[in-house]
Amino acid sequence: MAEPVLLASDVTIEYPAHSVSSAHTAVRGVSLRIEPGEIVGLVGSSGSGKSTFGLVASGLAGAKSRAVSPRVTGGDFRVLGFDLRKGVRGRRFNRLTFGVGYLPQSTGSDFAPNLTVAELVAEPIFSRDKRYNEKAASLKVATLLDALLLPNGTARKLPHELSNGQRQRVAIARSLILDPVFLVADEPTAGVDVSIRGPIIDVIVAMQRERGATALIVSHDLEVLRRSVDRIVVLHEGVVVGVGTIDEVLSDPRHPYVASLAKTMGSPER
Ligand SMILES: Nc1ncnc2c1ncn2[C@@H]1O[C@H](COP(=O)(O)OP(=O)(O)OP(=O)(O)O)[C@@H](O)[C@H]1O
Repeated sequence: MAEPVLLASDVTIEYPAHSVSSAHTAVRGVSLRIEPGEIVGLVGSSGSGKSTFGLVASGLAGAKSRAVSPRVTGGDFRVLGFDLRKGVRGRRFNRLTFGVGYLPQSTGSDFAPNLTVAELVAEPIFSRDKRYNEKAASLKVATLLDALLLPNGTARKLPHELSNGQRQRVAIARSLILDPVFLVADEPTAGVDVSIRGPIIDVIVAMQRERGATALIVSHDLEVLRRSVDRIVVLHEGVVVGVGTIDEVLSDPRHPYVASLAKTMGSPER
């Protein structure tokens, strides 16, 4: 059997104490196995630990630019075979982050204001390989922007010339440009018009599936995940309260939070 892309066994994740805040445990006793090629949705209410889990799963939690990084303090957490509890540094860190694409929440608002969309999307390619063929990069960028339903001419625009939803789609393109083996997308359709949320998730999923790649899609909105994920994991106050296909989870609402989800979603599709 192939090695899982993500293997979490009884994982606890903590934010260390900082300035006036005491230490905070955001995720407790989470066990999860994601196989190659699986598309998994991570669902839960605000503050349930979804973003924390996603950030740690991306391997970027310890990256220097973050003031307060969540840390794996219990259990065993491996992504692409790398031991995240022990920490991944140097060349191994580069290998891990080459394999994992990470789309943080509301990332479109942090773009460098003076770079065009084409430059922003291609940046991850050139920051790894300065001599990468420019034509090939432009073609890749154009294909992605088109797939994400962005209008012609978007590539030449600056971020401030786009709507929030368009910027978010540019961020999605950027997270996919290196063909990640494992994509962690945190609320990828935040700010995107309701009418195209489903299609945008479909594009992300189709791109990963085409390559037999894997994804963990964080969303508080089960409806947008409904048609495209293989399984969901439901978090509530840092604990897993449901796991399985959407129908399996909703038809067995033992936990009150899952019961409330089932209510808002209506009866499972058969
Ligand atoms: N930098 C931080 N320092 C301390 N605690 C934090 C920090 N960031 C998040 N938390 C806490 O960790 C818990 C989980 O937060 P997290 O952002 O992972 O939840 P979430 O499910 O993604 O919520 P949302 O849907 O609102 O983004 C919350 O109680 C939150 O207050």
